[in-house]
Amino acid sequence: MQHYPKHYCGVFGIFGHPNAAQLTYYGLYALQHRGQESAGIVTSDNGHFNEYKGMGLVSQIFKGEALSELTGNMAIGHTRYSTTGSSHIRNAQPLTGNCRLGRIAIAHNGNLTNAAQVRDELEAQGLMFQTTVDSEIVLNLLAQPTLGGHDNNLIETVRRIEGAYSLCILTERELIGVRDPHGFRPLSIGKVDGAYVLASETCAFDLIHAEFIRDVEPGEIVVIDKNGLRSIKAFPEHQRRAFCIFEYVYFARPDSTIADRNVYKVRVEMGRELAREHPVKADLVIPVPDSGNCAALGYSLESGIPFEMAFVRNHYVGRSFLQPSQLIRDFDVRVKLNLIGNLVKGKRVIVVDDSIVRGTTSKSRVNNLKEAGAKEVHVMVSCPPHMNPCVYGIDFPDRSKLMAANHSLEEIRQYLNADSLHYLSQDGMVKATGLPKSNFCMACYDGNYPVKYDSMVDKHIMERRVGKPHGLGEELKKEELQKQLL
Ligand SMILES: O=P(O)(O)OC[C@H]1O[C@H](OP(=O)(O)OP(=O)(O)O)[C@H](O)[C@@H]1O
Ligand SMILES: NC(=O)CC[C@H](N)C(=O)O
Ligand code: SF4
Repeated sequence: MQHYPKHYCGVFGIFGHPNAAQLTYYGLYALQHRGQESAGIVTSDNGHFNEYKGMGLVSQIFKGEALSELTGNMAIGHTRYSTTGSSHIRNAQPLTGNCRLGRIAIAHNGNLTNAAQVRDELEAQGLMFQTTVDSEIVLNLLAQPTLGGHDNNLIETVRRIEGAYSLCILTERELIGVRDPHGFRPLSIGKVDGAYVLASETCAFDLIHAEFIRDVEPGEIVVIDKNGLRSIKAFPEHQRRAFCIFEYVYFARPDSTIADRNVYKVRVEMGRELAREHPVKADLVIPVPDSGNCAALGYSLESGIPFEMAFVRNHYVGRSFLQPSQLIRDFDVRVKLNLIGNLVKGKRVIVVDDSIVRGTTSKSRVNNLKEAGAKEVHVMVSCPPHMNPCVYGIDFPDRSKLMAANHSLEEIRQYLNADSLHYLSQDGMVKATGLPKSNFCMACYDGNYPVKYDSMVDKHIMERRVGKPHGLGEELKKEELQKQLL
């Protein structure tokens, strides 16, 4: 009964602002939905680095004096959900190092598919690693001597790594933004008070009153220093675009704009498509908050069936899938939403959620509705069935735990105890974005993986390789403790 997939991280960077740490703090606040395990900020004060990292939420970590000690007008920050390397303070980002270039810090969103292999190669050369995170290989690659100077160093580094990466890198004099050549993860450029800002999502710009300039292009490196911003094309040959379509479905905040498409509008359109593909006679459309809200609105607008917010959310529970423990996720599902029973009593109800992964949430919601006396419950899902795991930064369960990969539509309907069950089609999902299918990664739906990966590699590969599962051991101990508490 584990809840949703684990997810990716949020990255933020700012160059040339007197309140760099404070603005990074607010930026991370806006990106909290991308990772709730740990967070950190590193600033550069005339080449002197200051850093502060902790486990938990941004607001819990940066209390008291923590921010005021982060002096300097350049900063990067990170909110983490672990995908390679356990959830442990030693793996919290940004990661920092000293090398021939001086101090460097990096913040990474994504997952590197060749991390274990590159780490093997670097270790064979005698290099040491401090963490079990895939991202640390980027630090070590940047430190490698290369011919051809600074830009070449960056280019050679990104050409060695494969998979998904949106990076913010801080050196003593620069802020650098990098996006992998497929563009799996978002990364945007903004400006506030003349200072450049980088962020995973544009919602972070709104909070700090930064103006959106443009997205970092797939395969682009932007170097920001006292002379302004310059762009390096690290991959001259055109690579297949593979933006994660699941960002539009679930992950990004609805108030963000990615590739010129507002996420809210795309989700409403997904709901409209769902209504066109699967018209059902009913009295009410209700969302599973929060991720189902926009699609449910779209379904209601398209079908003309009234919309009601019958589930009320407890705001003190975050995104349930972001909890590292299975038991806590399960408990979160129960505590998170409460049904206003008399709204649905005797009614035919359409309940809309953005996705079903293991079915925990949907089953629990259908039960709530039936117990409250709903006459019929029709479950609508605003994306296609999840058939495959993700290796690009979303820790989806392996195939054996994905509901749709192991059961027919009818079996799932019966398991949920729903009167009918409908998913948005792959074409409908793409159509709702208004962008061509060739722009997207849809591997978890269609099995077409844009970058090859080793199916034997998993989140704890680095811990097993070093033989001392420092983080893993503690994660397991924590789960044990939670079991006793519940
Ligand atoms: O089939 P399952 O394994 O239960 O997973 C699917 C559910 O998990 C997510 O909600 P979550 O609570 O993580 O996020 P939200 O607060 O943004 O809705 C998602 O929106 C679905 O409701
Ligand atoms: N979710 C992410 O983007 C994680 C980044 C990196 N792979 C980590 O585990 O820290
Ligand atoms: S596999 Fe799915 S979740 Fe992973 S990057 Fe591709 S679309 Fe996104």
